[in-house]
Amino acid sequence: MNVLVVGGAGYIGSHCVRQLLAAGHRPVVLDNLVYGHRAAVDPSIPFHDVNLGDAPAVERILRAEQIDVVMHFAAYCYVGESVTDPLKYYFNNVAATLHLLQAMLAANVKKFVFSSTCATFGIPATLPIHENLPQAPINPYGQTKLDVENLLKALAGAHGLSFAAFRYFNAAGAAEDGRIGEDHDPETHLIPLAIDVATGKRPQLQLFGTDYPTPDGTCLRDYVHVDDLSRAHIAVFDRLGTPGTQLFYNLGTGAPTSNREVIRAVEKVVGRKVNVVESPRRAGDPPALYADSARAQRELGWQVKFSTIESIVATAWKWHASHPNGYDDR
Ligand SMILES: O=c1ccn([C@@H]2O[C@H](COP(=O)(O)OP(=O)(O)O[C@H]3O[C@H](CO)[C@@H](O)[C@H](O)[C@H]3O)[C@@H](O)[C@H]2O)c(=O)[nH]1
Repeated sequence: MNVLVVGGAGYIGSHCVRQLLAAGHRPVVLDNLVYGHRAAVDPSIPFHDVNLGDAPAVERILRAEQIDVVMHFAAYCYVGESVTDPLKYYFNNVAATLHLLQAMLAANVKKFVFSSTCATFGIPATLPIHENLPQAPINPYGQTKLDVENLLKALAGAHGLSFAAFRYFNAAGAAEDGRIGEDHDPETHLIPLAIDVATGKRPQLQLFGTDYPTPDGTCLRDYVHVDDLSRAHIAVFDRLGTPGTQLFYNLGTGAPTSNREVIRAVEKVVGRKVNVVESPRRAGDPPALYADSARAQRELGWQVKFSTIESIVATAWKWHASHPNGYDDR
């Protein structure tokens, strides 16, 4: 398949590009490099540095590259920032997506794979989180993703768009060969920050909240390897053939891992202590989020290769050890 990977130079998108190649597809990247890194994409892959707001340009690319399916990874993803600057999130995560979908319909490309999030569920009534739980986001980030999910349903009915929306839990880790990895600016995620503290690049890790109603008092999350996520995106192609198909999948390993367990895994993998400062809760953090991914397993044959936090952290460490300054180290 010819696959347009929007946001293909970003963290998850760049890993998906490599998985597409490995599976025999032809990825084409569209990325305006606001968050993406040009070095995350092999120079042999067609690359279009274009803004989604330029729908005519996107339409031209869809036609010229004879695209069969579009994967859309390009979005802002900081929960806290979405609370303080909602317009930024609605412009990028919703408005830009409208332009992309408009260009797709104009070019008669009607297969779409969308990066959604467990943040669309808000604080879940029950755990683990399966697809049929009510979606009630508690921040603008989650709301923008849910708004797009709802738009996709309308487009499936109105125009026969076939789509899959994947609700990621905590994407983590890096390519097994250590060539590409996670490089956010600013970095706010637990695993890369803990690695930076272990190596001495940062002085301390603030552990947000130790009084949660969880076994060790810290938040529980579901860390899923970025390559495992990517494989689900490719496995779904076979199910997008019928016009108007609507698919939703929660993607996680299903294993709740506490923040303290993550820190211990980093200490074990890196072989150094992480200097932890116990701190107040971070606003907007639900106590526990972990997935029921039975639907993806059943329908897509999706099995995670990385089922333990140590195995995921080990891949992240391989990337960080060889790229202490991220893509600036090239
Ligand atoms: O310096 C830090 C950073 C994080 N944490 C904690 O570590 C856990 C995981 O935090 P983080 O790595 O920031 O991930 P989440 O907040 O769980 O966010 C994930 O899930 C969100 C949806 O809920 C997505 O939007 C994010 O992109 C995705 O990383 C949380 O309990 C944080 O409070 C700390 O204690 N100290």
